[in-house]
Amino acid sequence: MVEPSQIGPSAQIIDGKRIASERANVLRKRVTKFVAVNGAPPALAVVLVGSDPASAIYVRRKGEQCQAVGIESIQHRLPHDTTEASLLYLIAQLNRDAGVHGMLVQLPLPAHIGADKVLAAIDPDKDVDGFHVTNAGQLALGKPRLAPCTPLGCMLLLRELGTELRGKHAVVIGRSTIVGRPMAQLLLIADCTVTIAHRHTTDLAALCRAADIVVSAVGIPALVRGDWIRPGAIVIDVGINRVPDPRSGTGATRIVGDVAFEEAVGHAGAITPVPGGVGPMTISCLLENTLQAAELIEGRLAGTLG
Ligand SMILES: NC(=O)C1=CN([C@@H]2O[C@H](COP(=O)(O)OP(=O)(O)OC[C@H]3O[C@@H](n4cnc5c(N)ncnc54)[C@H](OP(=O)(O)O)[C@@H]3O)[C@@H](O)[C@H]2O)C=CC1
Ligand SMILES: Nc1nc(=O)c2c([nH]1)NC[C@@H]1CN(c3ccc(C(=O)N[C@@H](CCC(=O)O)C(=O)O)cc3)C=[N+]21
Repeated sequence: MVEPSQIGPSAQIIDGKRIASERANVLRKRVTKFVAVNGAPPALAVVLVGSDPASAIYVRRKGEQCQAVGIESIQHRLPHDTTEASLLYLIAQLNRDAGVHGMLVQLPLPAHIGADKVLAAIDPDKDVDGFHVTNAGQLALGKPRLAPCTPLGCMLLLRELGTELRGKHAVVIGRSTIVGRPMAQLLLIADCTVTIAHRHTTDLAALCRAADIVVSAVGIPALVRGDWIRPGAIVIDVGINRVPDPRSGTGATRIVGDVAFEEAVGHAGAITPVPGGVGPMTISCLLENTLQAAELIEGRLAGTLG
C-alpha cells in the first residue's frame, strides 16, 4: 500500500493548542487592565443542567481556562430534573446581576427543557455563546456583535495561516445554528464564496473536491476522505467523535474528528488535528467574548454614571 506521505507533500498541521495558549497570554494582560480600570474582574456564569459526562468535562475546562487568564468563573450545576421555569428564573437573576458579564447554558439540555426558550431568555449583551436570536441576526446581517465561539475560533485559525480568504471557495459541511450556519456567515463576511452542505446534499465528495477550504462540522468519524481534498486545500475539522481506541485493547476510547486525518494529511496544504485544533480555540474565543461583553457593559455603566 502507498502511504499518503508518499503520494504527496504532507500538510502543515495547524496547532490550535499553541495558538490558544499564545492568545491566553495576550488576554491575561487585557484582563489585568480591565481589573485596574473597573476594580473587579470580568465574570462568566456557566450553567450546567444534568450530569452528562462530556458536558461536565467541558464546563470544568472552561472554569480552569477562565482562572488561567484572571476571569472569574461562576458555575451553576443544576439537577437533571430541573424545571424549565426554574432555569428561566436563574437566567433572569443572572441577567440582573451587575457582577455577571457573560453567561452560557451548556448544551444539550435535557429533553423536557426547551432550548430555544432558554437561549431567548439570555440578555443578548451577556450572550457570550452568540446563540441569541439578536446576535444570530446581527451576524446574518453581516454586522456581528457576539458571534459563536467555535466558528470564531475557526476563523482565527484561517487568519493564522496568513492566506488570502477573499474569493476562495469554502465548503461548510453541517448547518447547525451553533457551528455550520454561523461558520458560513463568517466566511461570507471574509468574502469567501460559500457552499453549505448537509444531510440531503448530493455528491458531497465532488463538492469538497472543488473547495479551497473545507470546514466539517457533522459528528461522523472519517466522513471526509483524503481524496475529497484538493491538493493544497485547507481543512478545518470541527467534529469531536469518541471512538474505541484499537491501540488500547482495554475498551478505552479516543477522540477523532470528521476527517480521515491520515489520508487527508497527504492531500491538504494545511489541516487541523483533533484533538488540539478547533477545540482549544473554542474556549479561547469564549474567554475573549466574555472580556468583550464585560468591556461593553462596564463602558456603558461608566458612560451613564460619568
Ligand atoms: N471543536 C469544537 O469546539 C466543537 C465541536 N463540535 C462538534 O462538531 C460536530 C457538529 O456539531 P453540531 O453542529 O452541534 O452538530 P449537529 O448534530 O447539530 O449538526 C450536524 C450537521 O451535520 C449534518 N449532517 C449529518 N449527516 C451528514 C452527512 N452524512 N453529510 C453531510 N452533512 C451531514 C446535519 O445535517 P441536517 O441539518 O440536514 O440534519 C447537521 O446540519 C459534532 O461532532 C460536535 O461534537 C461542536 C461544537 C464545538
Ligand atoms: N452552550 C454551549 N456552548 C458551547 O460552546 C458548547 C456547548 N454548549 N456544548 C458542547 C459543545 C462542544 N464544545 C467544545 C468545546 C471545547 C472542546 C475542546 O476543548 N476540545 C479539545 C479537547 C478534546 C477532549 O479531549 O475532550 C480538543 O479538541 O483538543 C470541544 C468541544 C463546546 N460546545
